Amino acid sequence: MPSFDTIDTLNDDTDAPAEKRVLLRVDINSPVSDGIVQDNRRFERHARTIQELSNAGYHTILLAHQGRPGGDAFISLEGHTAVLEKYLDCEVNFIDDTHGKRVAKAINATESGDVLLLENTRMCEDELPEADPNIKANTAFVQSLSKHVDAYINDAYSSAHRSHASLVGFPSMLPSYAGRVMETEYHANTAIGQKEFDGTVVMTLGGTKATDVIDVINNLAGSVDRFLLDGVVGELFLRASNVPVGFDITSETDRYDAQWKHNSKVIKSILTEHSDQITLASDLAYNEAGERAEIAVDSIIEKSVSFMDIGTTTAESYAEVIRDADAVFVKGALGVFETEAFAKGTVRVLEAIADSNCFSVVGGGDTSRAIGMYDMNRADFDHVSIAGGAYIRALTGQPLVGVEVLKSESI
Ligand SMILES: Nc1ncnc2c1ncn2[C@@H]1O[C@H](COP(=O)(O)OP(=O)(O)OP(=O)(O)O)[C@@H](O)[C@H]1O
Ligand SMILES: O=C(O)[C@H](O)COP(=O)(O)O
Repeated sequence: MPSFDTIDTLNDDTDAPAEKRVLLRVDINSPVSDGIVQDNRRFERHARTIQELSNAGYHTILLAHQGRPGGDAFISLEGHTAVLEKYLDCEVNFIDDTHGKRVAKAINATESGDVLLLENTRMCEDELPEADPNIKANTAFVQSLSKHVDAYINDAYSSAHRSHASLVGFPSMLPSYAGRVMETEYHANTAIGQKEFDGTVVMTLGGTKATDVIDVINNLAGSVDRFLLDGVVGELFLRASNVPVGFDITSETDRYDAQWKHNSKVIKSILTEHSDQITLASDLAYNEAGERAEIAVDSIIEKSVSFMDIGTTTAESYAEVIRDADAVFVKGALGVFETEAFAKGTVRVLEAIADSNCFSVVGGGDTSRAIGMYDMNRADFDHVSIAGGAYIRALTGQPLVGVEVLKSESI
């Protein structure tokens, strides 16, 4: 399988970094509150790549997007400079445009070690919509920026599923490399299909998106020994086993029913085909007058409450499976962990992973947050992904166009 060149190759290829300008695509797309960007792990992770390049003497020109046009999070990147600087030993300069004469002048004025952030790429009309990499390479944005830099580095693994100009246009124009975040995320998130594990490989699957989980099971049933399920999705699997759960009785927009309608047949066939690999909850937790209450699945005889977490017995049995595993992959939360009373299942499973010597990858934008929220130590996991959509695509075996163009230009 062809791979991509990395910053190590860039360093080998480069005689005088202090004279070289590199275009670095990062993904610092983050939550925005009252128009202000909020710090999150993406800043800290990409800052390490930026610092490495700056320390080596490169002039680093940063490209990134924020939000989607029309959305509240679609803001300028000017405020992102201060957040990045929290993690860097150098200043981050900013210019409020993506290409053109002013940008060229600003890039040409940079000195060795400087970092310059360009405006939100999605404010440039050439960035969107998705199109073939060759079409994106021919845009004014890519053509003009390419003239003022010596190399392109893509560090934005978490956006690599998007065929946007800043992600796929440059590799055919410039020597191109994968950044450190791209490298780490790619190898960890594809490890499940590529690494050899001696013992049991376990995957916990939860969250709210049934189609994601179905695609993951279909893609990875040959590599994963045990799938431990819950969350909204796990309840739909219980419903397919004729347990009266997997309904949202408190809400008018029933997300369970819509997903059930589309997926019930395939869930039933997956349960039949992979019954020896799939484990469902044996007890569940719910809200009773503001308190956590639990019930054994066997005792649920009618649709009466909305379930919010796995019960204690399930949490302990999942923890035991994890204790004996050689590798554990996490996708989606096992309960509504944002509410402390219903965090037990998600936290117990993460703690069991942290306590064991297994190889572990925790992914999913939402689920990864539980580690910080409940004071667990990221260092106890081999990899905590900062990717959402790209992570699920990797688990479902779909290629990421931003990675593919890096690979093909490296051959
Ligand atoms: N029983 C449940 N009822 C309702 N919500 C649940 C339940 N169990 C888990 N969740 C919710 O699932 C969410 C995480 O699921 P999601 O499908 O978004 O997965 P993710 O992989 O972490 O994130 P993303 O796909 O957005 O990167 C959590 O916010 C949690 O509150
Ligand atoms: O947060 C993400 O998943 C990436 O930044 C991609 O953003 P998008 O879903 O708006 O393309």
